Amino acid sequence: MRLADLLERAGLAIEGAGEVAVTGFAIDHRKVAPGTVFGAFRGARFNGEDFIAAAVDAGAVAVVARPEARVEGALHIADAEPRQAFARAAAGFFSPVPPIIVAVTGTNGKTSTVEMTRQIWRMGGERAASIGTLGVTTPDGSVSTGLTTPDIVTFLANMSGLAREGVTHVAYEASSHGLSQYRNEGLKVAASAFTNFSRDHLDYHGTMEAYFAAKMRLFTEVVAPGSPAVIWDGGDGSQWTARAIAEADARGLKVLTVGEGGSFLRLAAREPGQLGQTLTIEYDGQVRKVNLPLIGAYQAANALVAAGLAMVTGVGTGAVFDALTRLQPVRGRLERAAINPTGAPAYVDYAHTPDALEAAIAALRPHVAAGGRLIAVFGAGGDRDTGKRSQMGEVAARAADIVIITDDNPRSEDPAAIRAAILAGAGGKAREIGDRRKAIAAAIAEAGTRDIVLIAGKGHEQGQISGAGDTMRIEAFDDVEVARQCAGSTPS
Ligand SMILES: CC(=O)N[C@H]1[C@@H](OP(=O)(O)OP(=O)(O)OC[C@H]2O[C@@H](n3ccc(=O)[nH]c3=O)[C@H](O)[C@@H]2O)O[C@H](CO)[C@@H](O)[C@@H]1O[C@H](C)C(=O)N[C@@H](C)C(=O)N[C@H](CCC(=O)O)C(=O)O
Ligand SMILES: Nc1ncnc2c1ncn2[C@@H]1O[C@H](COP(=O)(O)OP(=O)(O)OP(=O)(O)O)[C@@H](O)[C@H]1O
Ligand SMILES: N[C@H](CCC[C@H](N)C(=O)O)C(=O)O
Ligand SMILES: [Mg+2]
Repeated sequence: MRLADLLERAGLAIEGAGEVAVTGFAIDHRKVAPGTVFGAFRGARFNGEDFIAAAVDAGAVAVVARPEARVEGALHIADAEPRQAFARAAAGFFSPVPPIIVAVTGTNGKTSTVEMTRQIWRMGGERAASIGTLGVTTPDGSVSTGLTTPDIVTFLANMSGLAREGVTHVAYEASSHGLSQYRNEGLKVAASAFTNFSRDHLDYHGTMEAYFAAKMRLFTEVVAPGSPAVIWDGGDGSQWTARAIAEADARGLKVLTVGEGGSFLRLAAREPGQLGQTLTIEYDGQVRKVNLPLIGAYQAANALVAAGLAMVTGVGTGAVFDALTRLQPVRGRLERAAINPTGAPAYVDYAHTPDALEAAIAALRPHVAAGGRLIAVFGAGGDRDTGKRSQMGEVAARAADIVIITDDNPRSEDPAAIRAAILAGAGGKAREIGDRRKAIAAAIAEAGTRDIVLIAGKGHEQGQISGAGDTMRIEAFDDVEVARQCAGSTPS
C-alpha cells in the first residue's frame, strides 16, 4: 500500500512519501519489519522515541512522532498527538472493517453491554462480534487479547480480520485507558453508549474530572456528529449522567436515554423473580413486559443499553424485545457457580469498584431468604487505585451481613497492606483470610440454607497475579472452579 495514499486519507500529507510502500504498522520496535510505519509514543514506562533508531535499523520507512523527536533515515510524520495521527494513518491500512461498529464506555457494565449487544444482533440474524475484557468473541468462539481495549494495531488488525471472516457487526469496549491512549480511533463508529460513572482507575487518571474527560473523548472525538448515543439514566439525578448527556448534545449526537429516567426506553418497573426479573418497558408510547432471564438491577440496566444499541443499528423492535428474553448470562457476572450441601448458592461477580460491589450485593439481596445472610468475599487489586479499597470495605460492611477480605491480584504490593486498607473501611465488621481459596472455602462452609455467598472481584479471570516485572507470577485460579470444588457441587 502507498504511504502517500494512507496519509492523504488521514489528512496527514507530508512531503517525500512519494512511492514509499507500506507493509505494516507497529508501536513496538521489536515488531518492526522492512516497510513498517513505526509509532513512537511516550508511555508510562518507556519513551517510544528512544527506540526510533532501532526501528529504522529494522526497516521502518516512516515514524509517527512528536515534531521535536529525532528521526533519521526514515520519513518523520510529525504530529503533536502522535498516537492519534498514527491511528488515523493505520486505519487506512487495516481496511475494510465491519460496516456496523458500536462503542461502549462507562465505569461498570461495558463488558456486559457489548456481550449482550452481540447476542441480540446474533439473535437478529447478524454475524456479530464483540471486543473487550473477555477478548474477541465471534460466532466461532473467544480469543483473549489481555487488555479490555487492545493496543491500536491489535485493535485495527482484529477489526479487519473480523470483516474478512464475514462479521458485519462489532461492539467494542472503550476503556478510559484506551480512550486516553487513542487505542481505538480512525474507524467509523455507528453508535456509542455510556453506562454509568463512578470511582475507578484514579491511580492512572489522578482525579475524577480527568477520568471523566477521558471517557468523554468517545463522544467528543471518536464518534461522528449526528450518530446515536445511548445513555443510561437511572433517574437518580446523577451529575455524571447529566454531564454525559450535555457533552453528547454539544457534539451534535442523537441522544437516546434509557432507564428509569430514560425517554427512549423507559424502565417503568422491575420485579425480581427467582432466576430472572420482569421488566416493564415503555417504548414509543407502548408498554411491554419482558422476562429477562438474568437477575439484578445492574443486568437490567446493561440489557437496556444493549437493546438501545441494537435498535439504532437496525434490529427490529420486536426482535430486540424477544432477544432480551433469551439473553445468556455473561461469564463471571453474577454467575451462579455452585450450591453448597445446605443448598446455599455461591455467585461469582466481577465487582472491583465500590459502586459495582454495591450493585452486586443489591442484585443478590432479594434472593436471600428471610432471616438469611449475604456473605461477601472479595479483595482489591494491587498497583491500582488505592483510594477505592476502604470504600469497598465500607460498602460491604454496610450492605452485606458477613464480610471476608481476601487477596485479588496483589501484583507488586504487600497483600496484607491491601487487606488492611479494605478492613479499615469495613470498620471492624470484616475478617481477613488472605489465601483466596481458603477464604472462598470458609464462606461456602459457613453458608446455611437461607444464605447466599458472593465472591467478587475476579469474575472470569483465570489467574491470581503476584509480583511484578521479572518476579511476576500468575497462579492458575478460577473463582467459579474453586467455588465448585469447595461446595462439592455445581448448580443445576
Ligand atoms: C498504563 C497503561 O495503560 N499501559 C499500557 C500502554 O503502555 P504505554 O503506552 O504507557 O507504553 P510503555 O510500556 O510505557 O511504552 C511506550 C511505548 O514504547 C514502546 N516500546 C516499549 C518498550 C520497547 O522495548 N520497545 C517499544 O517500542 C511501546 O510499545 C509503547 O508504544 O500501552 C501498552 C501497549 O498498548 C499496554 O500494554 C499497557 O498496558 C499495561 C500493561 C496495563 O496494565 N494496562 C491496564 C492498566 C489497562 O490498560 N487497562 C485498561 C482498563 C481496564 C478496564 O477497566 O477494563 C484496558 O483497556 O485494558
Ligand atoms: N450497569 C451497572 N451498574 C453498576 N454496576 C455494574 C453495572 N454493570 C456491571 N456492574 C458491576 O461491574 C462488574 C463488572 O461488569 P462489566 O465487566 O460488565 O463492566 P466493565 O465496565 O467492562 O468493567 P472493566 O472496566 O473492568 O472492564 C459487574 O460484575 C458488576 O458487579
Ligand atoms: N480492568 C481492571 C480489572 C480489575 C480486576 C481486579 N481483579 C484487579 O485485578 O484489580 C483493572 O485492570 O484495573
Ligand atoms: Mg470490561
